[in-house]
Amino acid sequence: MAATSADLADDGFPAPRLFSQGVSYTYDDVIFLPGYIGFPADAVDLSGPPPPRLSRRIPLSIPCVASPMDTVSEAAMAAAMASLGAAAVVHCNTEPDLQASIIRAAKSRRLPFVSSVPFFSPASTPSLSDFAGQDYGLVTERGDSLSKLVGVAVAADVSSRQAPVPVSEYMHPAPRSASASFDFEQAAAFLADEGLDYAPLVSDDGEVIDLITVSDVERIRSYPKLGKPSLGADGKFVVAASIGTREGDKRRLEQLIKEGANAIVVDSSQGNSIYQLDMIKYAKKMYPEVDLIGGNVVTIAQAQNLVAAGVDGLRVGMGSGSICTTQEVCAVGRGQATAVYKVASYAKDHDVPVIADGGISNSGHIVKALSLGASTVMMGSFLAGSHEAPGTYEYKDGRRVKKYRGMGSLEAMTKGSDARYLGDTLKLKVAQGVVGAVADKGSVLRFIPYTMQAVKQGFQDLGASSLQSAHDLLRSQTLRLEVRTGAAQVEGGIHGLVSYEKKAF
Ligand SMILES: NC(=O)C1=CN([C@@H]2O[C@H](COP(=O)(O)OP(=O)(O)OC[C@H]3O[C@@H](n4cnc5c(N)ncnc54)[C@H](O)[C@@H]3O)[C@@H](O)[C@H]2O)C=CC1
Ligand SMILES: O=c1[nH]c(=O)c2[nH+]cn([C@@H]3O[C@H](COP(=O)(O)O)[C@@H](O)[C@H]3O)c2[nH]1
Ligand SMILES: [K+]
Repeated sequence: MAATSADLADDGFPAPRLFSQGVSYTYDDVIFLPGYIGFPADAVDLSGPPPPRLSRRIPLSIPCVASPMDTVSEAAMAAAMASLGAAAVVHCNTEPDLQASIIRAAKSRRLPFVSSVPFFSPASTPSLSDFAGQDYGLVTERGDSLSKLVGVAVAADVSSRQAPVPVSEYMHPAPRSASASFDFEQAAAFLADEGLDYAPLVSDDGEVIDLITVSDVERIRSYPKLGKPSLGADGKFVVAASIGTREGDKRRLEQLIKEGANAIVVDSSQGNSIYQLDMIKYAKKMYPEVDLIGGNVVTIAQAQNLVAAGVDGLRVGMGSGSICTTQEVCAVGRGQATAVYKVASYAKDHDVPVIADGGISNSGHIVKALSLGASTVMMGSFLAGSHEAPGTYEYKDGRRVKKYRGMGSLEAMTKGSDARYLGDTLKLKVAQGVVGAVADKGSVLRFIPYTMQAVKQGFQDLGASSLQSAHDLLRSQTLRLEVRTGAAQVEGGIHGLVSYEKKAF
């Protein structure tokens, strides 16, 4: 006998019903009921059409964004994320000049990496430690990237020497340079065609920006094939940047925009403030061509004010981040599943894409964030253990880890060259975040494509062939959800085993 329509209507809750019960749900609290699979997982196209958007005018080909945190997003992360079709938001916990130079470094190339190759002048006598772990150094007339390249120093040549000798005496003559506008395949072909082990990358203006080596090529070839990169109208990588809401941030904003930042994130834990609204109005008036992302918000009322002020994107999440103590310290915030659903259900009517920020610790959380209405997810801890995150690996209890800290941690606040806290030395500082460490995850160029494959499998289970179709399932109330009890969450995880090895790919 066929199921009655009452039976079907009662089988799980549609989102509006689940999220209107006065309960704050996290991603782990909720679970989707499967839909109908009418296509293979590889037919799921996360790139659209329409594509996921960082903000109104910035399409991406994968729905991932690196958070504006000083242990997550600098040049290497920005270049890698853009080359994957995602994006990074360069943090502002540094002098504006340095933030601008990070953007310049990421936008100066079309390769998925930024190496920290050292520069030397011909008369300098670098020791091995001056190579900072790099195999090569670039020798230029003045010892900086803006003067003429004269040679390449090999670290192994230094280690075999007793006394310090000017680098000009043992450097190798500069080989033919590759153009900084080459993409990965072009640069790899250049090395192969010229029979070179390495080639400096030089911009049209003559700036020596990096060195590409055969081992870089081999490393990148060992990862999944790169997809469509995120490129702006200028043909350069899409790179976003964050600012604060102090008077001095207006100068920072000007500098970032001059540097070509494609979108600006106004970075506050509570975006519905007079300071942010004033900053948004100022920025929209001064730079109407640049997309402005406001936040953070978790309610419709907050979102409404930012949308009225003209934002092109909304960052959603308060207290859900892995390093966040805001809910504990300030008693405000919202469960992230509820926050994303509520804000996205409002923002969609204003064509404002939502970034689900914080609390992503697995691919299932990404499926949930996107299916609840977000256009992209923003991640901190998920990316902080990668090769591309700032900082070096250390060992903790035998595990290789990288430092990861909240931007509201005491350590990050006091590092901040920002007037935000230095100007407020008389005020009492209270942390809203912690300093921690995350495990080594290898390169984002490897684990993000695998994560996206897992997201595609989740979408297939729901019967969604794209982001748009997931949003359609949500809005037509075809998508059904339930709350998981504590026991259901235990059951849904790994349980009852004496030991196991968890290896996802
Ligand atoms: N998403 C989240 O749940 C949270 C994120 N964070 C992160 O920590 C960092 C710091 O966040 P916040 O503490 O919110 O920084 P913030 O700089 O926006 O705010 C710090 C304090 O300064 C005040 N303030 C801001 N602009 C002002 C102005 N022009 N004049 C006078 N007072 C002003 C604010 O009202 C607040 O009391 C950010 O990177 C943020 O993303 C921190 C806590 C929670
Ligand atoms: O309460 C907080 N105190 C902090 O110190 C802090 N620093 C970052 N953030 C926010 O957390 C997001 C990253 O979260 P995940 O590590 O879970 O991806 C980020 O994207 C931010 O929204 C903070 N929240
Ligand atoms: K938290």
